[in-house]
Amino acid sequence: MKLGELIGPEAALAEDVAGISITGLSADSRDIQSGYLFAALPGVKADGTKFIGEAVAKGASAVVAPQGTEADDVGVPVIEVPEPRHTLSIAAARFFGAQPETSVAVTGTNGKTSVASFVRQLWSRRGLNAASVGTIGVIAPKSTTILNHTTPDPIELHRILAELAGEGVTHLAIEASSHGLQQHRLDGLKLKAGGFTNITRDHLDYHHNFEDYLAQKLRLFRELLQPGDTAVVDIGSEAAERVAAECIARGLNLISVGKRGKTLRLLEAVPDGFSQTLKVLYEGETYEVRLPLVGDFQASNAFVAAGLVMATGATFEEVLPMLAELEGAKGRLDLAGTTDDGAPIFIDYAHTPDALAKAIAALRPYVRHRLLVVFGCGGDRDRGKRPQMGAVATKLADQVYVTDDNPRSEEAADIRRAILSHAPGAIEIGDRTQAIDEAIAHLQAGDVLLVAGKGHETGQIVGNQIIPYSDHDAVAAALKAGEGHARG
Ligand SMILES: CC(=O)N[C@H]1[C@@H](OP(=O)(O)OP(=O)(O)OC[C@H]2O[C@@H](n3ccc(=O)[nH]c3=O)[C@H](O)[C@@H]2O)O[C@H](CO)[C@@H](O)[C@@H]1O[C@H](C)C(=O)N[C@@H](C)C(=O)N[C@H](CCC(=O)O)C(=O)O
Ligand SMILES: Nc1ncnc2c1ncn2[C@@H]1O[C@H](COP(=O)(O)OP(=O)(O)OP(=O)(O)O)[C@@H](O)[C@H]1O
Repeated sequence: MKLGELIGPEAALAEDVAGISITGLSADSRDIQSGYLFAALPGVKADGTKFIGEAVAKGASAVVAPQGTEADDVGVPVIEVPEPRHTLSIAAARFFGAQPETSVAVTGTNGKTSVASFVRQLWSRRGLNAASVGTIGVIAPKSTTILNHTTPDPIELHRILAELAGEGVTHLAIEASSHGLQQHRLDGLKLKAGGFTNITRDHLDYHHNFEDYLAQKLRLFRELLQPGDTAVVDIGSEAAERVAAECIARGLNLISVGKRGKTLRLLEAVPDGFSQTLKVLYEGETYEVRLPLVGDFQASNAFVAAGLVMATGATFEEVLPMLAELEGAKGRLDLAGTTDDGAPIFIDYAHTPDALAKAIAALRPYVRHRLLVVFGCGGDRDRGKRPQMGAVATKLADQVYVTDDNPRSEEAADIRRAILSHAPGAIEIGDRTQAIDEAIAHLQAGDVLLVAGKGHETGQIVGNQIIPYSDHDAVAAALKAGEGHARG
């Protein structure tokens, strides 16, 4: 493909430069091959412009770099652009060509994975060829692929999208993480609608403050969606009201959902076994549906998903009965098994104070005796949430086990100490399998156990190593030893 077709007309190119043939793209000098376009990106750890020489030596035919880059005469054109990450995303979209015709993105601190999964399920039930992309990977009718990121880097993303389109996928639901939005990873994706679940404290190690974090999430509605597209907003907070107001001001169609939603209002959610019966107000009429999932927040997620499916052609009457068929995403308040005494064990990905509080609250209605929680906090990530999660857990649960959860380069004991400083009465067991064993061994009839933080993950990150580990396996092994029942 010619360079001009990839990055013009946004980047003004001389005719001879526009005519350069490009055989591939990379933002990593180590991956450059002959004829590639190298995107030199200023990063958190390194400055990509320092690798221009190396990229050219490896065969790059052209370089995209930030304005003001001082590159020596490297022998190939160095095209300066205001935002090279944006340019790279646009180039990746054009290079790989095809993408599903109908795509929607969902952002928010919690709920993205569940909403993306629900949207895919609802579309599939409508007979559409649908896929989802996010934390639990690429889930398509013919394959499931693990990803390293929630929102993939643009080159990987557009390679995936072209493959999906080639397999006949027409509908795509993708998670838009705040990192992904801030780094312009989705700038080349053609979106029809965007969803907003909620916003609470998270990732303050990366975003400077809450306003910055919110601003990054708002890029979806301020920049990626265009007037006439649809925004589906769960009106659950003052921040969400601001998002909704901005969407209207920008000329987006607004579907507002949730307990304060105007389009789909949740009037009541009554727990019923491991399901809940929802009362919904839509256009002045009240409807009922039995959602086969535990937790108030799953009702919110289901409504955001319903809104996104309505934004892409379904009627409310079509979507409502389909909510009764939804399956939870892996590791999202997942019933992993029960002990011989009938005490259920749930695995959940809650790794923020708010998500932990919500997961515990969601399980309270099922507790006749005590609620036990096993959790830890990640290393090299927001340190402020450690004492907060300790406080939340000890306030809301009856017995807390503090354990390890991806300590990365930090000393695991230091992380536990920070949690324990605000978790009076908590039991410290660093080894996660042992903590789960202990908690399960102490379960009595009427108890409920929540194992929080890792959800679907299949590894424990210690230093630079990923040690194979899964909460599902740990729970199954402990139940087997105690003759309880693992699910599935
Ligand atoms: C903090 C962060 O988001 N970093 C992302 C960022 O990397 P970076 O720009 O900081 O990389 P860097 O190491 O500073 O290098 C700068 C540039 O020099 C290049 N380089 C570097 C070395 C070299 O020899 N040659 C070379 O060309 C690098 O390829 C890079 O382009 O840009 C890269 C390319 O887009 C991303 O892959 C990378 O994601 C890292 C791996 C990451 O872990 N990100 C996480 C935090 C993330 O994005 N998480 C969110 C979800 C969060 C959540 O909701 O839980 C996600 O969407 O997954
Ligand atoms: N709407 C919601 N409100 C609050 N908490 C939620 C909501 N949905 C899910 N959660 C909680 O947050 C955890 C993460 O959920 P989910 O994976 O769907 O969110 P996410 O936005 O994809 O997060 P991540 O990008 O970190 O994977 C769940 O395990 C659950 O405890």
